[in-house]
Amino acid sequence: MMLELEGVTRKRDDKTVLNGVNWQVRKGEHWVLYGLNGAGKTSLLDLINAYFFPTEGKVTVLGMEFGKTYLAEKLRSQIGFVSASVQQKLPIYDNAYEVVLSGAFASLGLYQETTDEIDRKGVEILRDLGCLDYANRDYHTLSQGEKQRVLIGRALMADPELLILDEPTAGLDFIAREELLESIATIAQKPNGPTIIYVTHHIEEILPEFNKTLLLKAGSVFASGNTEELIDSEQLSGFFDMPVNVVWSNGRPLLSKVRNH
Ligand SMILES: Nc1ncnc2c1ncn2[C@@H]1O[C@H](COP(=O)(O)OP(=O)(O)OP(=O)(O)O)[C@@H](O)[C@H]1O
Repeated sequence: MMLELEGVTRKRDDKTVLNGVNWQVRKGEHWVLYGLNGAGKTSLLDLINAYFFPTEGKVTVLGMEFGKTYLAEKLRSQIGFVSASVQQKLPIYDNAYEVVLSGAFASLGLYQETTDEIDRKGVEILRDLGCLDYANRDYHTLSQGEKQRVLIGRALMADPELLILDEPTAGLDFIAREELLESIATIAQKPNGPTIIYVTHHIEEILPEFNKTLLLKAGSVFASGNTEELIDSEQLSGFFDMPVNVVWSNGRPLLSKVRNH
């Protein structure tokens, strides 16, 4: 089991931001975590990354239970995490290659000597992700799409069992988004690759590789299960409290609001 949440509630001040969340993620599954603004996605990721304790319930990540064998540093070194907050914390003078290599040490910046093996692996990852052309460019000079690729490369350096991608397509144009999704699909298809949790606001980013979906609504699990059974017009109309239409095309769902006139 990659991840197990049992009756997880988190309160902040008087507000319940997560309420009785149950979620099991097994090896070989790839999940979409979908929710509207304020649904609690970030709060859920913070719990998984051991930045917070749950107010109630049990969180077990990669076999480590919160408060027991739970070593936050050790745990985080085994989770690949790509998010805007990671991006903001990178030292601006590192080039793309150095950003990728820093993932081998789970550090935000490259402060240690690398081995030949680490260097080779870094080049291989950059090549797989199509980043070789700009490997020597300063990270902060890259386009948003290039930056996201490099961050994914950084996350892959540590051979994580769990790869969490938090809105990786934010700020990307259609082509850059589709190219990035294609790279993510390739990672998802690798037999020994990481289990992916893909966090998004956009239904149309759900790839055929993301076989499981969790719909989070106002801190509670609205529904979770097999993506193709879950993502349909009826279920999502209930989720949004608004009539919507879902059409599947090329293995991907497209969402639109039903007009009542
Ligand atoms: N520091 C805080 N103190 C009090 N409430 C907070 C705090 N941080 C977040 N919240 C509240 O918790 C709820 C869940 O927020 P969270 O950021 O987890 O949602 P989200 O699904 O990630 O939203 P978004 O898609 O907009 O990033 C929101 O109602 C938010 O206002």
